[in-house]
Amino acid sequence: MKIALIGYGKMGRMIEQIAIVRNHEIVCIIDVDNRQDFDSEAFASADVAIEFTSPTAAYDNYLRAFSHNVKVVSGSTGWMKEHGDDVRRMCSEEGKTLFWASNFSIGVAIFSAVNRYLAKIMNGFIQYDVEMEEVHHVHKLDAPSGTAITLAEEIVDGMDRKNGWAKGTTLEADGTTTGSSMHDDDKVVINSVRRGEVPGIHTIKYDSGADCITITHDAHNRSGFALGAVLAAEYTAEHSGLLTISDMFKF
Ligand SMILES: NC(=O)C1=CN([C@@H]2O[C@H](COP(=O)(O)OP(=O)(O)OC[C@H]3O[C@@H](n4cnc5c(N)ncnc54)[C@H](OP(=O)(O)O)[C@@H]3O)[C@@H](O)[C@H]2O)C=CC1
Ligand SMILES: O=C(O)C1=N[C@H](C(=O)O)C[C@H](O)C1
Repeated sequence: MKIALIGYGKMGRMIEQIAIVRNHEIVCIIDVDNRQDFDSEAFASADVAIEFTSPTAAYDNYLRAFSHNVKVVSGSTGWMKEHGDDVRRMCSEEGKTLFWASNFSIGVAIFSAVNRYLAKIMNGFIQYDVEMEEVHHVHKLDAPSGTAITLAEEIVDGMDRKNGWAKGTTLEADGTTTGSSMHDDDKVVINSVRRGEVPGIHTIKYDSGADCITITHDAHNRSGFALGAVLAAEYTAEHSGLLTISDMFKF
């Protein structure tokens, strides 16, 4: 398969290595300083573009790829609130294809299944309250993480006493804390920590007066995200519309 890369940072470079091992051809690499290559023949020849850039760049990159009829797989986070409705419309009504996931790793797909199951159990046990913590490297631009938001939305779907999520505190690398820990009881609070080069840790904690139950996903490195993105590109070459991880991994 012919793959174009949009964004050639930590993820773009790792995806390139895995794609080559899986016998794909990288036909075009677009980064900040060669965006004119969106209009190249090489880009238009791609079966799928894999996009990992930033919260502010992602949406425009989708538009550029769609204008050349190139399908997109994207893991960029932090753009959904502003552009989610537009992207859903383009995929459902205008024939565009985007595979988006806040987290491409099989480990997080499994963790998400456990999360959904646990939330349904906890719906019957009102003595437990739930909160979440995500820990990421200091370069991360968005908080809370996209994965934490997805996991919180799953909890809201499963628990009648929660109707949304709220951004809690962020502990920065320099030790300062921003945000507030005071939120309505009907919100799933997500606290963030920015520390060193942590690839990504997500912890969900159910606490009662008697005890505490926690589940954690701890990424050792970015290889799981990158492999998942290449598998998603293989899936996307054969499918259309707005796609996500639950379309690809069914359990
Ligand atoms: N869904 C998932 O599984 C995962 C999602 N992510 C998300 O993916 C995104 C990227 O992560 P990561 O690779 O670690 O970040 P990096 O900062 O390492 O890489 C991003 C790259 O995109 C480039 N870039 C920025 N703006 C543009 C633009 N307008 N056009 C083309 N290239 C651009 C950057 O260039 P420059 O450095 O010059 O600005 C940089 O090379 C983040 O939003 C992150 O949250 C990350 C890991 C897993
Ligand atoms: O920025 C990152 O690094 C990551 N971003 C994604 C997110 O926001 O959830 C996925 C992963 O946690 C790494």
